[in-house]
Amino acid sequence: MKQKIAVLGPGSWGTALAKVLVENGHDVTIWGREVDQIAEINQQHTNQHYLPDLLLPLELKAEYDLKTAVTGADAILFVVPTKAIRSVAAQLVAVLDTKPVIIHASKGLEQGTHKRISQVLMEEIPADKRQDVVVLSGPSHAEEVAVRDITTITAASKNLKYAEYVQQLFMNDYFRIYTNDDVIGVETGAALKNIIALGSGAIHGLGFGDNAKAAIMTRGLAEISRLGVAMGADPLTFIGMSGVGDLIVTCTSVHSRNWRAGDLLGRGHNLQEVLDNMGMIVEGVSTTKAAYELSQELNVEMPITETIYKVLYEGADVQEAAKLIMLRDGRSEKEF
Ligand SMILES: NC(=O)c1ccc[n+]([C@@H]2O[C@H](COP(=O)([O-])OP(=O)(O)OC[C@H]3O[C@@H](n4cnc5c(N)ncnc54)[C@H](O)[C@@H]3O)[C@@H](O)[C@H]2O)c1
Ligand SMILES: O=P(O)(O)OC[C@H](O)CO
Repeated sequence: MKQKIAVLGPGSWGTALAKVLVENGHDVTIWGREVDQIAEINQQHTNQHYLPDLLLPLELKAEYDLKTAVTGADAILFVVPTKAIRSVAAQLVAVLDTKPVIIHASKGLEQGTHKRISQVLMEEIPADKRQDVVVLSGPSHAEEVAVRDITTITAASKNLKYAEYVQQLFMNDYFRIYTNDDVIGVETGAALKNIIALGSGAIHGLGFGDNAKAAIMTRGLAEISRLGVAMGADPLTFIGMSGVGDLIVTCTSVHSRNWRAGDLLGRGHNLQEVLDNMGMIVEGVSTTKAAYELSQELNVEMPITETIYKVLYEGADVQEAAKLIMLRDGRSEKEF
């Protein structure tokens, strides 16, 4: 059934997901705060900064007034960076006129509180103003989804009925959605893989080979699972789309902003230069801080995250850091 959907965040991923929804026959409005960008989407049917050379469907509407964008919405999809989730949710509550399903496709942990995004959304949007919150995550570069390349991801909610609703909204012959009821596992896998992608990029930038890349992904998955389980996740979720699936795609692709940022760090650029160069959100940088602090709080060993934290926030030399992590005491692979 045709649904009215508001997409909050006209960046790379919000635009690609909005395109999928329009192609599936839904009535879609994308909301953003930059007047010029909104005009470009409505008039040129492009979003050149975020998805260069892509012609967007003529039916996709863009709007900079939030109230107009969300009026009558059956579902509202958040795709702003993690740091903006709480403030955008608060703005939304003030203008909501329906009780929509809330979906988010962002990947990170809130700074300071270390909360997952669905927790922030549930805190900001009272239960009487929304249905359940559904998390959308998995191996999916916006650039590939935008050109209808085959992609599979997961929709997760506590009440599976809502994950199934989201599955129906997005499914088509190039975009396949699995459901899951492990919201914690899906959100922690999504957030933490970006840290490992920074490390994987750095290893490439430093000139190491495929053995090193396999090592960081495998041991990265071990520490993602350790922290995720300590936060309440089902360990099986980490071998699914939002776990190992997303880890592989982010650690091996030049499309990944996190991988590219790590690559530049490995080549000797400093963090500020790297972020200035990117012009888009690199979630792994702030997630590294939140995850490192959380690992200290929960007493979970995360040597890769700790190493990347030291490079990003304490000025550790990236080459030296790679050496030190290899010289840690030996341990069994079976220790969890
Ligand atoms: N790009 C991808 O392929 C991809 C895939 C899956 C998930 N994600 C996740 O989706 C989220 C968004 O990523 P993206 O790639 O679209 O980022 P982006 O940098 O391409 O775009 C972010 C958008 O959010 C807007 N924005 C930033 N701060 C805002 C604020 N305070 N209020 C309102 N709007 C604000 C920006 O103007 C921009 O339109 C991230 O959490 C990312 O990890 C991205
Ligand atoms: O470009 P990145 O590094 O934010 O990664 C994009 C997606 O999360 C991949 O699934």
